[in-house]
Amino acid sequence: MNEIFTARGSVLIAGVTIDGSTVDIALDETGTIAAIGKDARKTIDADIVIDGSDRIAVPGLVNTHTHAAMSLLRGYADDMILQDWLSQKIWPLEAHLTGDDVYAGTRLACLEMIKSGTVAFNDMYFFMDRAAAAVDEMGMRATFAYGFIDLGMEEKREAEIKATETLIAHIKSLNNPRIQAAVGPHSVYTVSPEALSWCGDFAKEQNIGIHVHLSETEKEVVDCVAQFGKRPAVLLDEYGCLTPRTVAAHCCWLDEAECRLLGERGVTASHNPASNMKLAVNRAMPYHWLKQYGANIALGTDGCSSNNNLDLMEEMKFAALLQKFAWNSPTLLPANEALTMATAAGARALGTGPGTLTVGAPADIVLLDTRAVCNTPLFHADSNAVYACNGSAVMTVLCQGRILMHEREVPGEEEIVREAGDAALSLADRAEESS
Ligand SMILES: O=c1[nH]cnc2c1ncn2[C@@H]1O[C@H](CO)[C@@H](O)[C@H]1O
Ligand SMILES: [Zn+2]
Repeated sequence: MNEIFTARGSVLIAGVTIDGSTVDIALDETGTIAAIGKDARKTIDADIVIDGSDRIAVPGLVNTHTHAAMSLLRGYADDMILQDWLSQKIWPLEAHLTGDDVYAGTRLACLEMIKSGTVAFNDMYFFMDRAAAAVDEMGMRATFAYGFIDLGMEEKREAEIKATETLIAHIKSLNNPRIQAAVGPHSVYTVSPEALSWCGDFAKEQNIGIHVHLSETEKEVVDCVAQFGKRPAVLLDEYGCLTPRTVAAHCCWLDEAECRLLGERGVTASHNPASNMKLAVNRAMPYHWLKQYGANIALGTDGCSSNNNLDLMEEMKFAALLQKFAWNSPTLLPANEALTMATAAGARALGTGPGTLTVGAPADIVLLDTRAVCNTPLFHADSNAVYACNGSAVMTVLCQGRILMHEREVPGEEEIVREAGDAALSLADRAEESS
């Protein structure tokens, strides 16, 4: 293993390109950006020096909606409609999940995210204490929500409340600034109004965020209106689930008034274009309305069984293309806005800092290869990052100043891949035996 992974102290990224100019980035021992500029190297006596020549520095990417351990379900069931896919394939398999599976799957997901430039993610799943252990080891940041699903059953609601309380107490006890908790009501079609109300109250009481699926399909909206006489975003708002720390995933079928509501409440809309296209939800998130009304608009991959990878570099391109195509506007969602969604907007959503390369910001930094084919020629770095490159252009990744990948090497990669592959096969076997 390269000794750069075990070294500790201040870091100098020497002679790296930011916005077309060559600068140094100096990081202090706490993993904060201490100086950026032509002579930043003079401000510290660096313990670790990273050669920044042939590299562009961008802020670390933030994935605002995923189910990390679903990496184990990659390719398990494709090409189905959402309700069938969940009820016939995904949920029966998930019934056999163990904490060890989630640990192995989350490590695989972290590896994949690190290799494509992601430093932080918003996770909703089960056995989240084990997911948190995986993230702690891998050195990333994450916010964990237990996926609360009561299906209107009182007994189940009690169990889900317990599971949520237990997870949040556990995450708080870790006292790890990289690891946060959120309340995770799955959606308006899987969580009863009583439970939504509890989730809103509990998030407020605990002073934490909310992570929810919102208006993914037309059926969700139609059923919600039929059952409750109001649209999903209005229902969530009534139960206190729309806050400045709420991340609402998908938001495909929001109407204009709901977009205004999200803007007024300061909610983050997490756009997941690859998942939406794959599951053919048949409407793209109304980016223009959400932008007009001031919602925070970020980016997510969704889980690996509806994407089927966690490459946020690719997702930026999907977002820019889907928006243009769906709303018939080639000027909608330009490259620089896609990058902002994947960085600053994501960081704001999860509270992980400004998501920019600025003095005082956490040193969450990604170095892209300027010599890669996708960066040749290099007329506009943002354009290449969004439209030409994918995660394979990412060479080095730092999170809070710690080097998670260098020259595409991540410590322990082989073992992580082997263990996750074994866990996935064994999970599928167990599900097969019981069916
Ligand atoms: O696109 C999706 N829409 C709705 N539910 C999903 C999607 N992807 C994954 N899950 C499901 O959400 C729960 C997370 O706690 C899991 O059951 C997962 O399979
Ligand atoms: Zn999801």
